[in-house]
Amino acid sequence: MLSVEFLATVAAFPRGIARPKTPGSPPLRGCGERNGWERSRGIETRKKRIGATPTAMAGVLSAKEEEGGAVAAAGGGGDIYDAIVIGSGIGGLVAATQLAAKGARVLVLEKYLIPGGSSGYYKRDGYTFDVGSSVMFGFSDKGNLNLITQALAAVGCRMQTIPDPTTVHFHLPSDLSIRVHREYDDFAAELISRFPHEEEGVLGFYSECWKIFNALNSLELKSLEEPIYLFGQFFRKPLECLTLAYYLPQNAGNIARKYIKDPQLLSFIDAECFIVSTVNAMKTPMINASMVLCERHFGGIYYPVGGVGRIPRALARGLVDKGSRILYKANVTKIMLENGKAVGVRLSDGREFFSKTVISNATRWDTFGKLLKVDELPKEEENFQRIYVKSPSFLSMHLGVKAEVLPPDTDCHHFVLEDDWERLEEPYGSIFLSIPTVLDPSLAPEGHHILHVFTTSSIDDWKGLSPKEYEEKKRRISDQIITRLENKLFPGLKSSILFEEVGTPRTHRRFLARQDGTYGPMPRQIPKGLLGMPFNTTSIDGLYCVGDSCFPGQGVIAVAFSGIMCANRVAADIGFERKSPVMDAALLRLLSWFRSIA
Ligand SMILES: NC(=O)c1ccc[n+]([C@@H]2O[C@H](COP(=O)([O-])OP(=O)(O)OC[C@H]3O[C@@H](n4cnc5c(N)ncnc54)[C@H](O)[C@@H]3O)[C@@H](O)[C@H]2O)c1
Ligand SMILES: CC(C)=CCC/C(C)=C/C=C/C(C)=C/C=C/C(C)=C/C=C/C=C(C)/C=C/C=C(C)/C=C/C=C(\C)CCC=C(C)C
Repeated sequence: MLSVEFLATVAAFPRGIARPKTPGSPPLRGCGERNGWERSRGIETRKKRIGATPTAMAGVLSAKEEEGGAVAAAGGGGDIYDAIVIGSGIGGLVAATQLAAKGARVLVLEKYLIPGGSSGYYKRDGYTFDVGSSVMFGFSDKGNLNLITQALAAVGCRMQTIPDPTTVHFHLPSDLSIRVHREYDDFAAELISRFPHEEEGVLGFYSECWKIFNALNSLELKSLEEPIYLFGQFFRKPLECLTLAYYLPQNAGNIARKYIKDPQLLSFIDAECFIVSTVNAMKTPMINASMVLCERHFGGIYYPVGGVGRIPRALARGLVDKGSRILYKANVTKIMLENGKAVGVRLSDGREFFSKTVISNATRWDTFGKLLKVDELPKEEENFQRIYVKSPSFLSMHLGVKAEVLPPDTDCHHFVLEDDWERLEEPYGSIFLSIPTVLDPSLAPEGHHILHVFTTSSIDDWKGLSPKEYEEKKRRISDQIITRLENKLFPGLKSSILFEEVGTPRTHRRFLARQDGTYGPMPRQIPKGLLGMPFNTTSIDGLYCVGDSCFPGQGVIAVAFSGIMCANRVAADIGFERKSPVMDAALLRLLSWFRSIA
């Protein structure tokens, strides 16, 4: 068994790169993670590269080497595992590590070369880029909702983090500028100063969010599909559970309208929700909105030193340290059934692995559309697809820029929608921007910053193009977005860019193995809150889903919760936790009925 331990800080500061100046949590013991290994995501590059040496390959840990360690830890192939997890996104890794921590033998199969999926990273020319967004919830030491801290701790890991003083700086129509400060009172005061006539409305809406958040934060979080846990929580915290049950079918937009009348302020609430769910407040479940709008102040947002990609790497090493196994370049093409029960998987190279349970971290569309060969889509999945569609993907631009282009005290995260609220949800309408080097300068060569710019975009927009047309379109759209940022935030931005890579929905589809590059489900119409969202069990015996197409939806902390729920249900089913078959049957039927009326 591998038990390599060293300080996370050692790996966080590659050669010749400055240390973060911002004070963060004290250096703590990392998980048996070896020195950073680097692989390109193959996202297309244009423009000049900076003159630095290409990706330093010293200390690179090859997938082969990683695999070798993992195989040794698990004692070789040919075994029947307690669980096979398809995919090593945060959802899959949390499910896997939670099970491994309970003593289960788990095999994680990842198609790509490194763990993390959309929480992965790649390195180019001295820059470390986060593949997905860099706003990290769940890293605090407080309460019950610090799910990333808890997931890491379950396998003996802890990461060094840097607190983010501003979750996001909104730049909105009519020059409305609002900073979401770390302290709730500062944020509320700023919002009220912009809408003094809506003081009561602002306080009323956010107080209702806090009521839900406090109820959530008081519970021990496990599987809502596991009756012994669920009834235990009802017994211990009846008021809090009833509060959550009451809000389960509700959306943030309706509740905001109880308190707020000003259309611009309601549009601001839409923008707050759009960040969480890529839809407006009317379509955003109130529980999810409350979780995000309050946890950012209660626990706070932290950035992991060395980049978001260190989280999955730490979890993957923790998994191996617990005696389980992870294989890379392992593309699952089939979930095998025997008498209607999932018993294992087959890879594209013909290898087969067997297990008591199979957990899919691929999206539900991929799981039931590609990996499972059944004549008819199960009713539950039909119901899911009736209520939800695939959310759009993103056009993302990773830029390396000269540091002087950013004004002093620039915030780390920005959301830009210049003139027209109507464009909030349109493709390329709103711009997300993260500058993680504001918090952790070690991610870029000295004197440079990383800008990660992304905006919603649909795969349909990128279909049927010749390679030349594809390149031209990327260049045209990225130029437009850079011009918008130059006009709104950073004059001179264009000429300060030294490095640029642009990814499209096609890039996301290819490298994340997500159908149409989607970032999860989005309700077709106004949903009944979270009621229609499937949990982890499926109608196939022994097959579970985890990740953003399961309750509670998109977001790293959301998929971490889905992983915790999934592991709890699987552990009960394979005998690592108590279970009551009679209560199980009754609860699962009840939950299925709830979903059917959603
Ligand atoms: N700050 C943020 O909020 C932030 C940042 C990054 C990501 N995210 C969120 O993370 C969520 C996604 O997390 P997730 O855990 O659901 O999934 P994921 O897409 O991140 O990971 C899925 C993994 O499964 C692998 N995979 C898929 N099909 C496979 C197959 N057939 N065989 C082997 N491997 C396969 C993929 O390669 C990928 O690594 C997104 O909704 C996004 O919102 C959020
Ligand atoms: C069962 C029955 C019937 C009843 C019962 C009752 C109860 C008890 C209930 C309970 C419930 C619960 C527990 C729930 C839970 C929930 C949760 C946890 C949730 C969570 C969520 C989360 C989320 C959604 C998150 C998200 C996030 C995100 C998405 C983020 C993102 C971010 C970004 C994108 C950033 C931006 C950027 C810039 C601006 C640059």
